[in-house]
Amino acid sequence: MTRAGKLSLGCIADDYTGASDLANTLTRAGLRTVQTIGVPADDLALPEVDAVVVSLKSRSIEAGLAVTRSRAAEAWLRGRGAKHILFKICSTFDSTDAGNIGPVMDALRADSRDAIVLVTPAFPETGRTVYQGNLFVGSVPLNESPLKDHPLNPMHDSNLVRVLARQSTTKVGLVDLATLSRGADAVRAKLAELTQSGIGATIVDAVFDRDLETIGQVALDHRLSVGASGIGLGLARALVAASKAKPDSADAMLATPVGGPAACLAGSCSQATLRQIANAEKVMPVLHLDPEQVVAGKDETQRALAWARDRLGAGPILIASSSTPDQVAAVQSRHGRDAAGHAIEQAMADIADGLVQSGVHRLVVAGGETSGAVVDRLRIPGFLVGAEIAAGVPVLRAVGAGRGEMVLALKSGNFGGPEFFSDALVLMP
Ligand SMILES: Nc1ncnc2c1ncn2[C@@H]1O[C@H](COP(=O)(O)OP(=O)(O)O)[C@@H](O)[C@H]1O
Ligand SMILES: O=C(O)[C@@H](O)C(=O)COP(=O)(O)O
Repeated sequence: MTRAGKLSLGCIADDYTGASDLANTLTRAGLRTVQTIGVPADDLALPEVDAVVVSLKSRSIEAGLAVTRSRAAEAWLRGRGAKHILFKICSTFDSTDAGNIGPVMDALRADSRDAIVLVTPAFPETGRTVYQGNLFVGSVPLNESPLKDHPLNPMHDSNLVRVLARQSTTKVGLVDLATLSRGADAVRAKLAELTQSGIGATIVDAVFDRDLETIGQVALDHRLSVGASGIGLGLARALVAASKAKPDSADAMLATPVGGPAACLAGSCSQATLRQIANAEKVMPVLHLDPEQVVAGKDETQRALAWARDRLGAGPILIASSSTPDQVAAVQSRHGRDAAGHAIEQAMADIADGLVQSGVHRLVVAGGETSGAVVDRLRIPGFLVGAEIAAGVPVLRAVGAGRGEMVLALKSGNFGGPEFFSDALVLMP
């Protein structure tokens, strides 16, 4: 599968948008990368690659199930020769006190027999930095950012040493920026000190890409690391520098137009997505689903598909369930958080299925869980990474799908500029 027949890097991502974000970062850093949906079937034809990102939908499921699925992905990646595995989590550390970052990290650490695991969600390109163990989103601490209102995992503590300690069975330490700025050997010495005091995982500060390069170098001494695309960048640069992988560029086939009608679906309720939807209203027809009707199992899906079919011939359309935090809270208080989220995700998957049956082969999806539901329903086994639409969001070309050529963009709720939907469609001819 790879030049030497072995993977340089194996990755397990806890959601699909996060996986495509990481696959994008690895590709831009020079690693030939493929994103698979779940653990690949034996007969899935994959091109020669340096890195595989196995996408799971394990961020918001029961912790024990997240562990089982992550370990299955780990076994597959190790079986393909991956010496190092990155467990890709969200750059905003999306989780609850029940998990799933801690439990999955603990299980993978036990399998890898690493004494200590480096953990950092820093991704400076998208404004995620970590200082003294505190995660900042842009200029504000995590608990003051829009993530405090996330529908599934509201984040109320920006101190990641505390957050991870509540989820993990091991003690959690900190490698601070001052240590990091003294270079890889200073970090190694600090890790030895932490290990001596019985600490099995450590948050690592990072503010600039150069910090991530240092982290990447040191992480390669170990078999496991945990973090977002930033640590992926550090690992990829360290691998390329060590010549375990040669810089490579995207395949020309990725630029071949697919054509036909295009559609966008939004299930993210993030501030960024709400703004992007408002801007899309100026350039394409937008249908706002009624979440109450969706959860009540009414004919909202059929209404949406009929609306879309009347318009697809004239240009792109957008269908959104997204609402403001107050409206989300109202729906959740009536139906429960998980039931509401699940019903809306399934409605989005039904709509995606109907759209593809109506000839849509260019599809933009906003929201991690939403993207997971859609991609599962479309039974797409994997993606190659194409052009970058915005930081963390590439154009994806479906591989091995039974429904013909298809391009998608899976946008993390928080990512993308104000005109994201039109920006994406320009790059998805
Ligand atoms: N109007 C709404 N009310 C309540 N929940 C909603 C609404 N619209 C979407 N959701 C749910 O909110 C969650 C959004 O999560 P996700 O798709 O991962 O977005 P993000 O990338 O912003 O985290 C999903 O479970 C989705 O079904
Ligand atoms: O690391 C990130 O921020 C993203 O890659 C990511 O995981 C986003 O998750 P969603 O916001 O649920 O799409």
